[in-house]
Amino acid sequence: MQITRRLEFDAGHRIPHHKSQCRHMHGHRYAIEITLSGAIIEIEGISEQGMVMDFTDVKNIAYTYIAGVWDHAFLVYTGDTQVIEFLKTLPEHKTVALPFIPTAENLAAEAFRILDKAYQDTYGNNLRLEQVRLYETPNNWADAVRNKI
Ligand SMILES: Nc1nc2c(c(=O)[nH]1)N=C([C@H](O)[C@H](O)COP(=O)(O)OP(=O)(O)OP(=O)(O)O)CN2
Ligand SMILES: [Zn+2]
Repeated sequence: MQITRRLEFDAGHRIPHHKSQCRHMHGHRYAIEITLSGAIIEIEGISEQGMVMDFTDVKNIAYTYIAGVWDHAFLVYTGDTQVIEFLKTLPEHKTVALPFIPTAENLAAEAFRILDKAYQDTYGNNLRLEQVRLYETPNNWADAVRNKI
């Protein structure tokens, strides 16, 4: 069985060497969809009976590790020194410096790496992260799929 939870967050970024307008600093309403697989929990009388994982718990983990960290941040490549230096001049600015260019593909892969460690198989139902889908816009998204990143 697979389940998917979607969260949304706002963040700024730029693609420093982009051939067109994405080299400018701009923002997106990102969405992240987390897909987990596992057996349906059959333990009688527990809150999670009948679920793969409680959607609320899926959300809370994704928020703690990704959506809350990236929300209202500027996501910047550590090699983008001009923007890094500029952001340092802004007091208490929420900046997330990343060792890769913040494309949808790289952000999806990074979210998968982080979340793969965060979701634990608490009930022995073989709970496992299968996919992270990262929407940069409603029309553009990247899928980080287990064993295909
Ligand atoms: N493979 C990728 N291509 C592009 C990425 C990316 O992450 N991966 N990112 C961008 C830009 O960040 C840009 O913000 C997206 O621009 P655009 O394609 O113009 O997206 P829109 O949805 O706004 O375009 P519409 O034509 O208005 O739908 C570029 N490429
Ligand atoms: Zn963009």
